[in-house]
Formats: sequence, structure tokens, C-alpha cells
Amino acid sequence: MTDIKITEVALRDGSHAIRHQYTVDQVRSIAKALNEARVPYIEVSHGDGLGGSTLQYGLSKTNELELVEAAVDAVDFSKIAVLLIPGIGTIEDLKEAEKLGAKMARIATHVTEADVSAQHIQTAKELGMETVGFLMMSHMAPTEKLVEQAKLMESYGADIVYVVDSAGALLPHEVRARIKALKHELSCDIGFHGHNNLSLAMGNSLAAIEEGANRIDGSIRCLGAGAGNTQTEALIAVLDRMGITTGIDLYKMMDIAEEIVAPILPKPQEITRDSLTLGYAGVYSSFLLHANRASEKFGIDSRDILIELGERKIVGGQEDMIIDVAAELASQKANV
Ligand SMILES: C[C@H](O)CC(=O)C(=O)O
Ligand SMILES: [Mn+2]
Repeated sequence: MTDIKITEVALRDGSHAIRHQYTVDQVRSIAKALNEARVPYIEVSHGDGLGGSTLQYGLSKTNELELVEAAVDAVDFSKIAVLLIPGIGTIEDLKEAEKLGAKMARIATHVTEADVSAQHIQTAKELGMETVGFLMMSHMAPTEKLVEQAKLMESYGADIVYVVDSAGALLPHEVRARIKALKHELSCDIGFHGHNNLSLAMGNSLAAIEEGANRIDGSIRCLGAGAGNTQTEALIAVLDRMGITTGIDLYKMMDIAEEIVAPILPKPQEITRDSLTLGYAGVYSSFLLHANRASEKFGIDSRDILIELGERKIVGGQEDMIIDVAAELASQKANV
């Protein structure tokens, strides 16, 4: 028995950072190595989940079901998880992934829209999958609202509900309050998924654990959207120092990070002025590369675009607004 169950998300959240360009060989070799390190769950999908490969979200190099299949073939210990956002992915996508051997379904909605996950959570349960309710942009809802939405997901059958800090905007006391309330009001397991835009992913993960979360997401070498997630190998080391077990081999994770993951990064995953702005402005981490492209196209500082997106409370699914905002800022600039 381990104390904390870690889900490695680099093969899904990291897809944002590499513009959804994973190849079958990369996924196979990373999944095989993570399996050898005894990572219990490995998430594999387009960055925006099953069905995400579109012009709106970014086209994948490889059909994600081929990636899921390659990952499933590469493991004999780890369970392969898939992410699905209702409205982007469909129940059919979920069934296909399960047929290929995915064992965990993570059904993600905006923090105030849990009701759209009912059918997907129920189907995942009927398929016999371990099922997660994933409440994105959790910083945008007060704790009472989050509890209400989490209860809905639990009532649909979710085995675990996650507080998802998609923007990397939550402060440690805000994580504590949310996890504590969920722990008090729900009977299912509670998880936390952080982004490191404000350099708080590790601190927030520890705060979540202290309040009773037992499922934590990490991305090896910080390979996730924005500045990445809680760095998995660092989390394992810290938890080990705290006497908390994960069952994962630390040296093997360090080697995978250094020898397999670092070489495929287009650039090191770090807190840059743009990723810091994501956390500061409370903007969805996956907007980073979209905002960078709009910045180049319209000659507007990405930070100004991100701040404006934060003020307008633009959320996942509204990626087209990034261009609109950049165009508006450009025309305002031209008119002064
Ligand atoms: C689709 C998003 O990238 C899901 C996620 O990892 C987050 O909200 O954070
Ligand atoms: Mn994420």
C-alpha cells in the first residue's frame, strides 16, 4: 500500500507544450520507462483530451488512440488513463480507448459545469474504468461552489474528484481550504493537479496532501502546459524525505527525465515571463502557445493578451477569443 497515488501526466498535459507532436515511438519509450519505475497511472491523450485534435485546439501529429494503444502495449504494471472533456471528446471515444486497454477515465469540466459530466462518468463506470471527476480552473469558483460541483461528480459515480489548478493561480491557503472542504463533504478520494506558473505547484501539492488529498498529478521534467505541473521526480523525492510512500523508483524517474524526456523538449520547461503571467492573471495554462502565436501575428506583448483574457474570464473552449483579444488590442494600439 502506498500513501499517495501519483498520476504522471506528461504524455497528456505535456502534449500542449510540444504542440501535440508526440510520436508512437516517444510514447512507447516513455510509457515503458515509467512502467519500469512503477508509476501507477500514466495519462495519454491529446492535451485537450480525447477528440482534441482539431484546428481549434491544435492538430496532433499522431492519432491519440494509436498513442494510447502504444502505451498500453508498453506497460504491465502501470494503468493507462485518458482525459476526456465532454463536448470535445465523445462517449464513443471513451469506449474506443477502453477497448484499447485504458483503465482510468478522467472526465474534465470547467469548475462550474460538472453537470455535463454525468453521462461520461456513468459510462466510464459501466465500462469498469476507475473514474475521476476533474474540476478545471478551480481558482474561479469559491469553495462552496466547488464542493457543490464535486458532489455532483461523486453522485454520478466518480471514484476520485480532483481540484485542478489549470492556471497555476491558486495560493497554498486557497488549496488548503478547497481540499479540506472536499475531504469533509465527500466520501470519495480527493486529488490535486497543479501548474507551476507561480512556482507553487510543489507547495500546493504538499498543502493538498496535508489536508487529505491522496491523488496527486505530476509531470516528469515539468512537461506540462505553461511552466508545467508539479515535477514528478522532485515530488517523489520530497515525499520520500517526508516519509510518505509513492511506490515509485526515484533514481529511475531521474534517469527518464534526464535521458528520455529532456531530449524531446523544444525548450526547457521553466517559469518564463509568459508562463508567470498565466498564474498571475489566472489564465488556462494551455492558452500559452495560442497567445504566443497571436502575439507574433498582431505584434502585441503576450502578457497584455493574457492579462486581458484573465480579466474577461475566458476559459477552455474559448480559444478563438485569444485571436479576437489580440486583434482588439492591436487596433486599440493603432488608434492611439
Ligand atoms: C484540458 C486541460 O489541459 C486539462 C488540464 O490539465 C488542466 O485544466 O490543467
Ligand atoms: Mn493541466
